Amino acid sequence: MSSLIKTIAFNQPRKVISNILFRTFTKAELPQFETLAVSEPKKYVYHVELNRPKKSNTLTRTMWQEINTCFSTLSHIPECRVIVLSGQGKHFCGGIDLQTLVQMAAEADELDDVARKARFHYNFIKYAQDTITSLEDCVKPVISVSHNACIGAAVNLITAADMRYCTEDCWFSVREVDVGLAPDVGTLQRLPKVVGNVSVARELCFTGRNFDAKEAKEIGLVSEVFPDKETALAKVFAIAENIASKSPIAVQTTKVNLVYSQSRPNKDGLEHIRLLNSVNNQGEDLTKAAIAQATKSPVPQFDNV
Ligand SMILES: CC/C=C\C=C\CC(=O)SCCNC(=O)CCNC(=O)[C@H](O)C(C)(C)COP(=O)(O)OP(=O)(O)OC[C@H]1O[C@@H](n2cnc3c(N)ncnc32)[C@H](O)[C@@H]1OP(=O)(O)O
Repeated sequence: MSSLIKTIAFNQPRKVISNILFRTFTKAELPQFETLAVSEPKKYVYHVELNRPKKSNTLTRTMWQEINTCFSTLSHIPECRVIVLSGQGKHFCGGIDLQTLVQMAAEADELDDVARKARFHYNFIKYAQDTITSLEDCVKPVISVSHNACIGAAVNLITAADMRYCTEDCWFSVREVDVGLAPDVGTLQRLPKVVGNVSVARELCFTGRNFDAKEAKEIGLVSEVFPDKETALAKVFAIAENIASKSPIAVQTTKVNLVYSQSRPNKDGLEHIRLLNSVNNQGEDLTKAAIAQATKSPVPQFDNV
């Protein structure tokens, strides 16, 4: 018997299993971030704010890394059930920090060999892609609230959120073409699916033109437009609180299956949820929630997961 199995079997099975096989994080383990502010405005609702307001919340290397760490960690904090993402200061986010972009190109240029330059670029793009995808990989629903500028990388970021809201003053631009780039961290893959109109999505990507909150609502990029950020956050926290009161097993499995199904045939998505629910349906949440529904009782309390 390997030493791991011996430890699990004979020492402190619960502790060892939870540390090695089912690692979750406590709230206290969420790191302090330099470019993000994280708070818990309501029970089970976490608020992640982009926090480089003097630089329009533009994404530096540190910020790319911290967003990834933040969403990956929140995914494993049981007390966190829903995440609201917004930006501090004048703008939601001005996209990638252009200095970082130029610096990355210069660093790659210092390498002599084309294959090694390519590997450098490949790795940075992958790193940035993984950051955006961390919102999708996070099993907790992520709701974005954007205000004023939402440009370039910021559009990539919000298209990876589960639900999007904005303020009346918000404007958007898939700006990449104007900085000489094809969008490479998710907009080309996600925006057409999010808005459900390939022609409109392609026009926005080819032209990089600004579009306002009204148009964002019309094309389905955002669910609702609120007069200002304060109102938007209050309404969105209420929506988040409602979601957070429901069975976290049901909500998180719903997210996992929606994400799984978005790029697969219905047959595969249906099989995936069949397998997940063949386990979940034996759990306590279904019984508790179903009895409450049938007896018109208040929403029951559910254990964290
Ligand atoms: C692997 C690659 C992955 C991702 C690639 C993504 C591509 C993109 O994101 S493309 C989009 C890049 N972003 C932009 O082109 C935006 C450029 N900025 C603006 O349009 C405006 O600055 C603004 C964001 C609309 C804000 O305008 P305003 O309110 O008038 O304030 P400013 O004085 O212009 O800016 C305030 C402050 O922010 C700095 N800043 C703004 N944007 C950027 C940026 N993208 N990179 C670096 N810094 C930026 C600006 O310099 C000001 O700072 P000061 O220190 O006061 O100069």
